[in-house]
Amino acid sequence: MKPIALAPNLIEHFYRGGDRIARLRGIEQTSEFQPEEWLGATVSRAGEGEIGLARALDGTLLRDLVAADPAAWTGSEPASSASDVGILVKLLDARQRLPVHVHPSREFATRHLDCPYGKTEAWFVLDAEPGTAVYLGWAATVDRDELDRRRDAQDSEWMLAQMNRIEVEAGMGILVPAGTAHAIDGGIFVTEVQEPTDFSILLEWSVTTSSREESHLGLGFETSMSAVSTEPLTGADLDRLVVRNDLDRRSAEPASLLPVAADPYFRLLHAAPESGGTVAIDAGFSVVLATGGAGSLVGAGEIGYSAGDVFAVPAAFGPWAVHGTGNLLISTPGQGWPRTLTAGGNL
Ligand SMILES: O=P(O)(O)OC[C@H]1O[C@](O)(CO)[C@@H](O)[C@@H]1O
Repeated sequence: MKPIALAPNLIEHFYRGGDRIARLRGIEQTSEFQPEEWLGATVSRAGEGEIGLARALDGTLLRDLVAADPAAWTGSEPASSASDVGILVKLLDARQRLPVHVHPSREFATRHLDCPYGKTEAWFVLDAEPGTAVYLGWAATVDRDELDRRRDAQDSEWMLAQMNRIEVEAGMGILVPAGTAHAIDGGIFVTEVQEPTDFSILLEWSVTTSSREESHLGLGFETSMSAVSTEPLTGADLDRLVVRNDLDRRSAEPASLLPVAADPYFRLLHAAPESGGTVAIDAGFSVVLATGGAGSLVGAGEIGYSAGDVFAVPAAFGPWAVHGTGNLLISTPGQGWPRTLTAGGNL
């Protein structure tokens, strides 16, 4: 069974951006507010029907293809649903700052949202304007009552001032554990790999089109704030959550682009063969983005790629190899998935 090429899937959002996605993917941006493309998605935007779902070039939903043959696509029994592939991959091209927000853990989502997945996520930086930063966790313990007050006052300045500000550059991999307050500056373009849900608790709705009532997952802040950590991320924590990679590296081996702590949730591999060489990839579901070069993917069959292409690769493609001059980003479910899903696996 061969990989399928995926059609462009830009998402309209409250925040500005998307020109770098359009350039990379060779597609037309039709509004200034298309800052995300959802790649290989078998889940949709919360409460928005089919928006977000990935489609093959003929318009078929990937969700339906997977649900029709989960074993061929994922190599295992269906996980939480027949179309569950264990990950959601996005291109996120922010031309304005994203709000301070937090995602729930698996434990919280299981208890309150009837879902085994939370939304631990990770960013791989493709491009960043000089001096731009991400905000990751609190720099010191935050008082819960004060956080509630500052949230209700929509005191953005206070929230950002409490957070770790990390200047970024292309090649950085950043893991955002569930529970961690975070934000992304305008000017930053990332590939995001995350658990396959759309659960966000907005601490800063004032910079979005959402209201306070749309910011607590329908649970009330009393409940949803228990998903928000008030503990600091120390220097040692940040060392564990942020890695730097060399994107010019070419090798017969794939390289992991994210911190090892991401492995139970998802993996993001870089494959860039040496001249005339190949890179071998294990069998399993993956979402592949070619950021440059051209060549072919060879497994149980062969399919050509060139810069900007995106593919969903089924487990039934078997072990496969990257040929050619490409720079490929390969997103896969976490190690041991889907077994690890039922075993918990919170960071
Ligand atoms: O769609 P939301 O929940 O408003 O969040 C905006 C974006 O922020 C992220 O959580 C990144 O921090 C993305 O996954 C998400 O698409």
